[in-house]
Amino acid sequence: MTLNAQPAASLFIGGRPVEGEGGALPVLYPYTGEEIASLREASAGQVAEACRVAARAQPAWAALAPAERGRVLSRAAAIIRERNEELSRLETLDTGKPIQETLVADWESGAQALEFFGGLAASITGQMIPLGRDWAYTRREPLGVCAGIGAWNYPSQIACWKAAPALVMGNAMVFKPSEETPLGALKLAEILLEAGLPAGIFNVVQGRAEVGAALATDPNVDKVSLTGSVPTGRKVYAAAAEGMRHVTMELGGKSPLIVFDDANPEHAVSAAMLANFYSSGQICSNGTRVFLQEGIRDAFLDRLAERVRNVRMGDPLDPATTHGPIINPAQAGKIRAAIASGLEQGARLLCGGPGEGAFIPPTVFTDASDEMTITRDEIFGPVMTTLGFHDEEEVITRANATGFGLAAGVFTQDLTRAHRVIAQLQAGTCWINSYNLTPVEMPFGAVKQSGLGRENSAAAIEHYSQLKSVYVGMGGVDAPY
Ligand SMILES: NC(=O)C1=CN([C@@H]2O[C@H](COP(=O)(O)OP(=O)(O)OC[C@H]3O[C@@H](n4cnc5c(N)ncnc54)[C@H](O)[C@@H]3O)[C@@H](O)[C@H]2O)C=CC1
Repeated sequence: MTLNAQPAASLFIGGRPVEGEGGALPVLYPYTGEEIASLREASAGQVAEACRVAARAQPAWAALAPAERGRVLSRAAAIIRERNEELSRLETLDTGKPIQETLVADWESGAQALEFFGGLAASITGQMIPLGRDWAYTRREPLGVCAGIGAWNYPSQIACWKAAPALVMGNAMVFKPSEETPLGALKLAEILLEAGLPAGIFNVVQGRAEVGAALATDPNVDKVSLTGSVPTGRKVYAAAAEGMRHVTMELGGKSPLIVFDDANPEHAVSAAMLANFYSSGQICSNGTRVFLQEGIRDAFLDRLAERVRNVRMGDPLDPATTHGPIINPAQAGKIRAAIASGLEQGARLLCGGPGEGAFIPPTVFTDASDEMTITRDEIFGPVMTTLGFHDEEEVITRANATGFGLAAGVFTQDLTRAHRVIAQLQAGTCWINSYNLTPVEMPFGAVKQSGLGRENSAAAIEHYSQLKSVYVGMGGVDAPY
């Protein structure tokens, strides 16, 4: 078995692979630390060139009938599904996530986005506004060149979630994947080209923060869509504002998952585990503050401790593995520091701990308080903080006592309570008796510091287009002079 994942070249500009002229960008397999590809960053000139190429190609793409653009996306979805196995393996090498996950959750989710927006293409219309003799209409027009900047946890899904609505609206895109996981976006560029996308409409540049910053401020860029942390979001939003660029910000979270006494305990435990340990906990919308009502608390924790023993930590390419390594040693170090701070501040470990090397086992804290760092800060690792509560009003106040506002979940059999509580939670994406499911049909996004704009569903179209209003005079023009 070879772990060589070297692409044809590091960048993809104007419909062809192009070697980067910037600094070295080694790609390491998180499981072993072995170098699986050796890339180069884009130089400043190459970032500008990619944006120029995109700007030149965009008008002809926008002039096509929407259904024609949609067909390209649908074809790309079909190609992804045909090659899912090979693409998922590459995703596992890039991210270290278990193959069991990447086979069902990564490229497949990307294919669903391409399929959904491809199908939506022909039904995106404007409005006709009757005004008596005269009338007006609106046209939904592309923005131009959209920059996409991705995080490392779902690299190919993020690339597809941004590309699909952008391209279907007739925009061009220059995408910069995370420097940790640069490989999937290059595959997407090849697949889109094979599906019939004109050269220059989807381009990939590689690099670290500096390359991202150059992209976000390039004069040819009209919109920036970022998936990343809140601190990066602040910088990119501010940089984009200077050029009055549109933005979508999908940022971090510290989301509450509230389990009431009457919840189905088995399902609540399943959801809490998925909401904290899937992808080794490296998911933005994770429900990392698990609020347990006093009556269910002990039973929930007992069952959780039992079921954590079923987690299979190990080789990501082994189909039986359910828990993979952390993306890199630096991130593992941050997670370990968070675990240490929890212990120092008086929380107790139900299970897990710092682990060894690239692996951090599923970790659950009890006896935590709202003030502890583990309860307040995003950890972005497999660390669940459980907190007790007594009544509904109290838990809503505590759940909302955070600057983040990405997601929230409620487990209860009481229908009226479920909807009453959800209505009061400050979060963009919520689940009742479920968690972390993000079907493309449902808008996904945040409130408060966790971001703005929406991905997925028809709502995403609004963030990749602008409205032109046209007043149509049907008679003469009356003037007082
Ligand atoms: N809301 C959402 O949909 C998601 C949010 N995230 C969040 O992402 C974070 C983890 O991902 P990371 O890759 O560590 O995030 P990060 O913020 O460090 O990096 C994200 C991307 O921004 C780029 N970047 C960094 N500084 C930049 C700058 N000044 N200008 C332009 N680009 C810049 C990076 O190179 C990378 O491609 C977590 O906070 C997580 O919650 C992750 C996945 C989904």
